Order: sequence, then C-alpha cells, then structure tokens
Amino acid sequence: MTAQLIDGVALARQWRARVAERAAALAARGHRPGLAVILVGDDAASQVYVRNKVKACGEAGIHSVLETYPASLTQDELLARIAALNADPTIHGILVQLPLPPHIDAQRVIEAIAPAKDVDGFHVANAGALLVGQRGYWPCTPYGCVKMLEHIGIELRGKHAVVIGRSNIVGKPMALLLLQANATVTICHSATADLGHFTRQADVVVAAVGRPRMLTADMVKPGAVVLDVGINRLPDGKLCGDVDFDTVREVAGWITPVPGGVGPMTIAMLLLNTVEAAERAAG
Ligand SMILES: Nc1nc2c(c(=O)[nH]1)N[C@@H](CN(C=O)c1ccc(C(=O)N[C@@H](CCC(=O)O)C(=O)O)cc1)CN2
Repeated sequence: MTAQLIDGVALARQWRARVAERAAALAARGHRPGLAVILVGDDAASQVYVRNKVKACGEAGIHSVLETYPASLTQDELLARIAALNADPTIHGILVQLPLPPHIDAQRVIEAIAPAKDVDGFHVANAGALLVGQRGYWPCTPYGCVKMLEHIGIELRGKHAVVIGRSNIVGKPMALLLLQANATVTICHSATADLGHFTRQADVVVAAVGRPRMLTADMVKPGAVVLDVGINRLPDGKLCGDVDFDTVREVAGWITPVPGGVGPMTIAMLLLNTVEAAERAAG
C-alpha cells in the first residue's frame, strides 16, 4: 500500500483564494485587512518565511508592513513598536517572527500584542481560549493540520491521535484541536519511553519534534494518517521532515510531504486569521 499524498501547496492555494475573496469584500466596504510582520535579527530561514508571508499577503489583497530590525534591537524598543501597532487602526494582525535573539524574552513580547491582533494565536489569551473552547485565534501550523484532516474527510471522533512534540506553538495546540474534534489524544515528547509503542496505536500521527526522519515505518500503523510538521535542514542543504517519508509512505494511508505539506498551510492560515481579525474589527 502506498499512502495518498496530502498536497499542502494545492490546499493552501484554495484557502488563499478564499481569503482573497473575503479581503476583497472587506476592501469594498473600506476595510482593507492589514498585517504587520516584525523580523528581528538575520536568521536566514526567518527571512525566507517573512518574505513569503508578505508576498502571500500581496496576492490575497491584504495590506502588509514588514519591519526588519538588527539583532541589537532592545526588548524595550520592540515593545514600543508593538504598542504603536496595537494602536494603528489600519493594522488588524501583528506577528513577530520566531525565533527572537536570545536577549529578548519571546513570551514577554507575545504578551504585548493585543489579543485581538494576535493572528499567530500565541498570546496566552488565545491559548486559554483554545483550552476552554472559546473563540480566539488558533496557531497557524496546527490550524493548517486541522484543515488538512478536514480536507481528506477523516472522522476524528473515536480515533486515536498521537502528537509528537509539546511546544506551545505546535504540539500543545495541536493536541487541543484534536481533542476538540473528539479524538483520543496522546502527547509524546523527548522523555517518552518507547515512542513506537504509542505511535503504532495511532490512527493519526502528527510529528513536530524537529528531528530529521525520526518517525520510521515500523512505528506506524498501516493506513494511518501521518502529518509531518518538521522542517529540518540537512548538512547537504536539503530539507526533510520528522518523518522518514520514503518508508512511511509504504505503510501509511495518507501522508504530508516536506517541503510542500504543512508549511504552505501555515502561511495560508495566517492570512485566514488576518482576514478574520479585520472582519471582527469591521463589525
Ligand atoms: N511568528 C511565527 N514564527 C514562526 C512560525 C509561526 O507560525 N509564527 N512558524 C515557524 C516558521 N514558519 C512561519 O513562520 C514557516 C515555516 C515553514 C514554512 C514553509 O512553507 N515551508 C516550506 C519550505 C520552505 C523552505 O524551503 O525553507 C514547506 O514546508 O514546503 C512556512 C512557514 C517558526 N517561526
């Protein structure tokens, strides 16, 4: 059995087109959605991601402002910029690209963003809203995974989902979203003994640990859905996920590739959250 591919590029294109329609409708009412993207430092991957976000905004009819600062920017200077953007009525979404330089407390910075403009869904108010099932913004990567699961039509009620990774950005919100969809959820992490014991029971596996090809075919139940959130740069410059794609695809029922899987959906969901924020602001 060879798994069916979940094409993140094609699905992201569909979502971006839907966002563009909603952005155009808002613009026609005089409320063009606006996103501010802040990049601090010179991390090469981050530079690519913010460029892609700004380009995607342009294509969807979302006004975007890119602010880039040297790694020497102080935390107070960054907080002052966020305060200004919080007060700017043309900006509906604010995101600070992670990682930040080590002298800046990322959580402190995230908490400075107005929850209503926190289109990354990282603010504790949005994390709390997700925890208790209230309306808020969902982090873009797990949100994209949910859309992928909806797209393939899997009924999650009663299924066992295993999330590998417990980050605030992906692992924890992913687990909560799967729980909200009535899956039985197990969270595994770096201290989990015998990871394969858990993943072999899973109908859905989400791998988000940042360890190249750590999920191998012997750890996957035949027919399972495997979502690969990992983006690992190998010494030869090539990109690979947390899943050993070539072997796992022979066992799984559905699988996402890297590149071209979850990554493009992350950006599509950012646009979706931004247009949603603008709609809420417009009333
Ligand atoms: N403020 C945020 N920072 C970070 C986030 C985030 O959601 N908000 N997530 C990641 C990086 N990220 C978005 O910012 C991101 C990573 C990867 C991709 C993507 O499309 N990847 C491509 C491959 C790109 C390449 O060639 O390098 C793919 O998987 O096909 C999009 C967004 C950490 N920081």
